[in-house]
Amino acid sequence: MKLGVNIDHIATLRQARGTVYPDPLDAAILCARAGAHGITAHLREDRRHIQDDDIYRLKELQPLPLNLEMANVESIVEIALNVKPAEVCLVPEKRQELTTEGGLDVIGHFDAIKDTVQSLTEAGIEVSLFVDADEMTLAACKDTGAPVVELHTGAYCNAEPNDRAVFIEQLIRSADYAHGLGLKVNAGHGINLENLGGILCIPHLAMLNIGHSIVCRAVFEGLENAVGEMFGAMQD
Ligand SMILES: CC(=O)[C@@H](O)[C@H](O)COP(=O)(O)O
Ligand SMILES: NCC(=O)COP(=O)(O)O
Repeated sequence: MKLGVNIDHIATLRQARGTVYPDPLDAAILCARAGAHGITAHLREDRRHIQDDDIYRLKELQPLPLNLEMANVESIVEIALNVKPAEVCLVPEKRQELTTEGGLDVIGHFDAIKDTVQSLTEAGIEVSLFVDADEMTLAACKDTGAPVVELHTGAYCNAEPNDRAVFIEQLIRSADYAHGLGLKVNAGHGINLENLGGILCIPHLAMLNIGHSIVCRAVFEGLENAVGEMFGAMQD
């Protein structure tokens, strides 16, 4: 199983004071040195952390394959078509949210998502849909033509340890179902060293995208160590 590191919150530190440091690009280089397989960066409409320039520089420098997380909005789709990252992950966005709260409403926005999947795919970009663990939604993902889904693990990760069983069972069922549809299955959101054990019970996972907890550990241990620690724990 591969590890993708989400470097959004390196940029959160930078945006807190409007300085030029810490630079997400330096973080990406350190993640590459630590053995990560990819970089995820979420270009939100409100630009609260990752900026357009970060995306262009990450693509130009290419320390690792770039997974551009983004809402399905025209202005951001245009940037994606311009940058041509290795992967795009379509995520929902709400202005007032603290972080991504739920999965993409693929059924409710099917035609718009299918159109964007087609245009990004034609540009040579691998498209992933960030969705809740729900079989009807996963079937709709398949019908959009997207080859990848990323299961939203937030409900499991944010639950009290004693309440997690129902969520992990749902994730296991969904991963099995998505794999059966021929979809590549990733997972992410809220994963940390404490809750990783349950995530490792999910079958068919190609990649975990982990950011906030790694960046938090990096504050005390350094980013290379935090990435290496997480990747090591994923092998257990
Ligand atoms: C989609 C996902 O679960 C995370 O990458 C999320 O995008 C983090 O978003 P913020 O960086 O805005 O907290
Ligand atoms: N898509 C999940 C991701 O990129 C990282 O989410 P988090 O670990 O920052 O919650």
